[in-house]
Amino acid sequence: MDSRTKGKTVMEVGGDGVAVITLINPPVNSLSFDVLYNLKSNYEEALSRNDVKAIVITGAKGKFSGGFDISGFGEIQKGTRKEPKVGYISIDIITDLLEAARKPSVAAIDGLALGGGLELSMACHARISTPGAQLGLPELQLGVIPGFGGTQRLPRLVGLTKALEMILTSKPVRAEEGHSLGLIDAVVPSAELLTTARRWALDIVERRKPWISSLLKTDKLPPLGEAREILKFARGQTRKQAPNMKHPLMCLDALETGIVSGPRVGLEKEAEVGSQVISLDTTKGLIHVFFSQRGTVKVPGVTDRGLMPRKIKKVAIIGGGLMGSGIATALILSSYPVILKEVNEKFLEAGIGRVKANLQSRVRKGSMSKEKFEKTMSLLKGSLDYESFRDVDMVIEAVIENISLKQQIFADLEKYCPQHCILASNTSTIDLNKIGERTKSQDRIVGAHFFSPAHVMPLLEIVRTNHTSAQVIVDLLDVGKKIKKTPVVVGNCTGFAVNRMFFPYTQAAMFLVERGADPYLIDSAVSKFGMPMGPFRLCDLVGFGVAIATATQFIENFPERTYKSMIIPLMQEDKRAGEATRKGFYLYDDKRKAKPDPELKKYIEKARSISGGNVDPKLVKLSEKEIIEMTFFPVVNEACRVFAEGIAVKAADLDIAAIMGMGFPPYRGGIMFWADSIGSKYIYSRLDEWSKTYGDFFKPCAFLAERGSKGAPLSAPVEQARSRL
Ligand SMILES: CCCCCCCCCCC[C@H](O)CC(=O)SCCNC(=O)CCNC(=O)[C@H](O)C(C)(C)COP(=O)(O)OP(=O)(O)OC[C@H]1O[C@@H](n2cnc3c(N)ncnc32)[C@H](O)[C@@H]1OP(=O)(O)O
Repeated sequence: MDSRTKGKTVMEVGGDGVAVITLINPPVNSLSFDVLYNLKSNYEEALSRNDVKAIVITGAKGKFSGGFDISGFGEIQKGTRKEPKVGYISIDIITDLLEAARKPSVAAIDGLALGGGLELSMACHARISTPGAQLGLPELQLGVIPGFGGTQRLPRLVGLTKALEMILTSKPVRAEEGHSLGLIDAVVPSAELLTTARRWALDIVERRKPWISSLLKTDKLPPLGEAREILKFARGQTRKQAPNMKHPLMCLDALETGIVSGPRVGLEKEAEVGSQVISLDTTKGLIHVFFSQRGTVKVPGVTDRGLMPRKIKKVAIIGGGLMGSGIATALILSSYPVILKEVNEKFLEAGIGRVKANLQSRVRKGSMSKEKFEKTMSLLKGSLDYESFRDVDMVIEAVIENISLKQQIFADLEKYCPQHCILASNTSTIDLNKIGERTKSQDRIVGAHFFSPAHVMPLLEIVRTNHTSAQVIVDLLDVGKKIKKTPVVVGNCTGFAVNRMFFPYTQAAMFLVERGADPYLIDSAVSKFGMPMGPFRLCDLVGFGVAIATATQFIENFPERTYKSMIIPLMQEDKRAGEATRKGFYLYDDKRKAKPDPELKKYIEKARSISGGNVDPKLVKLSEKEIIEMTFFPVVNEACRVFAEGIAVKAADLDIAAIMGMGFPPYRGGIMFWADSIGSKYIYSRLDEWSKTYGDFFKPCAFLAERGSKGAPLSAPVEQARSRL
């Protein structure tokens, strides 16, 4: 491949008169502009050659195509790539040159056909696939809409309702389902894919198989009135499920236009909407998240050293509580044999019971068979001592947040585990150097911070100290991948990255209510912003015991910027500990539905009298925008500290940590991306003003002050961070 071009196609004409065009753009044969323009040239040549009767399109190395090259959107957004004329690719090339050609085309699909890949195949006159291939239009999750005719051809091939389901959920279907839906014409083994596709193409030429243009099909479309009703319902659902996003509704407009005014007008609408969505802020955020998520496994100085992950054959977990049992579940689900250690029979039984319950819930939901349940459970063994730890490759300690207990455990582990064994702690706040103080194994001590419930939540915070070896990090990154987690590698400090960002968020909320803001309005504003729930509802869910334990660590380590509120301790004294006790900031009914509690005022007033703060009339009447700024700018401030200290190597890692660890809305691109979309100057000036009025909790850190005073982006690399990690 020419080093200046991004991907290509090659065309080979066989003696049978079939031109096979192969998409080549590793690793997923994405459709870059180079690939698309090459494809156009190949088609023009194939159509003009007398020795070509039909065309087969396929992808190199077992993958048809992962869709349009997503980096192309970034180039258009940044203005580094000139946009082609609206509709040039979808109408001029894919529809008028390919689908309307005098020679038929057949798509030979192996592995995957996603987004533009599936759209290209739908413009062909038949599709042959291998078993298990994934077929889908996942564009909405990137903030764009299916271009290349996807909004028009999919409903015509599989029906409107199924097309809406596939497009709105972004979930792919397997080839077998695609076959029963009419999306795929035949499913054949990989070895027969090309021969079948060639024969099929020639059969179309000979009229032994139908010559079908998907765009002209109408048999799967419902009558107009019914179609309008279906689309109206879809719009209602979309408004509810994605209230802050425009592009899903714009996509529905393109679908409806095609059904009401015909596919040609639909294609034009799709192209027009497709070019508009590229510049939406939500689209920029989602595309940033796509690449940032994949970038977390690239750790400078670690993953660029040619180290190969060692094989982890057996893992031990200490502590069968909520976290330990969740981690054990995640591991056995990915076929790791696990030993679960507890201090007595009763706790051990309870821990194993939790793992069992986690798996049984899958069986109940139909996502796991009974046989698979038995097989998975057989990977778990219980233990009350360390004897069985002699051949484990990794231990994950998941006991309560008590430093001396953890220190004792790590000293014991050093005695019983083999020399190569990785010694990981699931602590969420405690400094790992303290945990390993009584060992000589600092190079193999690492943090493996899971989020509850550990078998469900996607983030794994991998914490390294200055002594943790690169090999250990590479090993843990590999385990993370195998158990389907997104890892973020961070440096060692109290709270690491996620909890350090979380803390000012809840603290800001406590500060605001003590000064007169309504907690329920804060929760409502934060939910509208896109968080799964507000800070008070979250405290109830997590439980006040955990909230107080975390706060204690922060007060000890960062006293200068901690707002000490007594609201939670006062409620705790009254045996209100959150959702588990049915009383916290909210009251909970039998179905755990939350409702505001008029008694809450009493605790707030008492806390206010202890802290000595007064009700501030300005804070009583905060707008939603001001609530968001006052709760999230302190988070940005802390994220800046974490970045400047080198705890996170890339700002994008903090974006992913905020999205996956805190529930920050992905379409806002993550905490640092969002901050830069607002501008460092503004954030700095607001925090600076609040710190003068309300104290050091809001004081901008030196990094934010420096960048904010110049209006420089907060996510630009930090030199110092690179050298530290
Ligand atoms: C006037 C207006 C002009 C406009 C002109 C432009 C017109 C545009 C029309 C758009 C037409 C089309 O409808 C739009 C699309 O097709 S958008 C893309 C749709 N496809 C997807 O969303 C798929 C995204 N990818 C994935 O889901 C997965 O990557 C996967 C393909 C299932 C593979 O998963 P896995 O094996 O786990 O591997 P990774 O996710 O780690 O990916 C490996 C590397 O490949 C890169 N990648 C993947 N897909 C793409 C892609 N589509 N484009 C670019 N790069 C892609 C990924 O980043 C990884 O790279 P690194 O190894 O470097 O990290």
